[in-house]
Amino acid sequence: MSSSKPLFERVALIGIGLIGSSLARVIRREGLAGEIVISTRSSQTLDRARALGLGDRYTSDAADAVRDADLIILSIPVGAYAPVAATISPHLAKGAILTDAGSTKGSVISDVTPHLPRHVNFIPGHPIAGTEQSGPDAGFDSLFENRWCILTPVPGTDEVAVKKLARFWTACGSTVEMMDAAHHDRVLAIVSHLPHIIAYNIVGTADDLESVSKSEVIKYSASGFRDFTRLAASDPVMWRDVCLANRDAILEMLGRFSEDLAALQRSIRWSDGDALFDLFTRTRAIRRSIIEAGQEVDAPDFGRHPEIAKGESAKNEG
Ligand SMILES: NC(=O)C1=CN([C@@H]2O[C@H](COP(=O)(O)OP(=O)(O)OC[C@H]3O[C@@H](n4cnc5c(N)ncnc54)[C@H](O)[C@@H]3O)[C@@H](O)[C@H]2O)C=CC1
Ligand SMILES: O=C(O)C(=O)Cc1ccc(O)cc1
Repeated sequence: MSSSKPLFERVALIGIGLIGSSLARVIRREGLAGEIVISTRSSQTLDRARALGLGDRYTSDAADAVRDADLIILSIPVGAYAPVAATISPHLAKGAILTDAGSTKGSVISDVTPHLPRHVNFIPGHPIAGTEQSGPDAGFDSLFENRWCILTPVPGTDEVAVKKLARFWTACGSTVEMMDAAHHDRVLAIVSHLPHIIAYNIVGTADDLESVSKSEVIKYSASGFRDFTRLAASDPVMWRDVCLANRDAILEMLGRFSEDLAALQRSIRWSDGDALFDLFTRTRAIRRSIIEAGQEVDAPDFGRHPEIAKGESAKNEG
């Protein structure tokens, strides 16, 4: 914890699940805020946040939480942004930075902007860091370490505010990248949204099979299938909202995916071993470039909870 003046005087965290509680923990550890105010819709979650000592003040009234805050971070499902923005907007302080952690960015901009007064700096953000867990107990202070955080400010946003928010994410351990919201949504559709949708689908298909029993699926699941079940265990509300909010980009990528799957299916039907070999060689190279770029690819993927990762590596070791 640094002894210098905190970057922000009062940070209001709206939503205190995996992302909000990880932010609370790293903000506290790094001394990034004079005061942490926590607000969430459910009183049970708020009680849990209090019991965990995540903040300095707790309220179920989001309007009350944002009053006099110089940084407000929304860490709630993207489908909930519009009503929350309408509730907090009249109470936002002049010059405050309003940001978020949502997995989609175009929808967030269109849902929040109409409610905002001109004196607020709205800078959408997305930490590319998470796990399949949710709730305040699931968070941890190293979640954002060595991860990307994408900011998608709209043209004309105050540069000083953008730089201050970038410093905040850097202090949380992330590397900040700027991107246009529409581009963000297409990139994330293929690297994050589709993998989750495919995982939900394959696990659903396995669950629906009549010729293979549920207990066989559980008993014989190889590590590939297990990886899918981890993703398919992600929060249903969050992913329902992502699918609805990033509909166009997801449908575009699903279209491409289905075409390529049909081609793969044809290669198998016609026993075209060369086509299979060529595709599998090309995709193997992608994983190798991820490793060469210094990004983690094995567990703990996407900053899996340290305790879970520890348990899994112990299991893997024997
Ligand atoms: N889980 C992940 O791996 C990642 C999630 N995100 C994004 O971060 C945001 C938060 O996700 P998590 O922390 O994982 O979710 P979570 O489910 O762990 O926590 C969500 C929080 O939002 C509150 N909330 C739910 N509905 C609400 C509503 N209608 N109004 C007000 N508050 C409400 C809940 O009480 C809870 O405090 C989402 O937008 C998600 O897309 C971004 C990166 C990674
Ligand atoms: O748990 C995983 O593998 C993830 O993919 C985590 C994740 C989920 C949603 C995001 O917007 C960013 C990261």
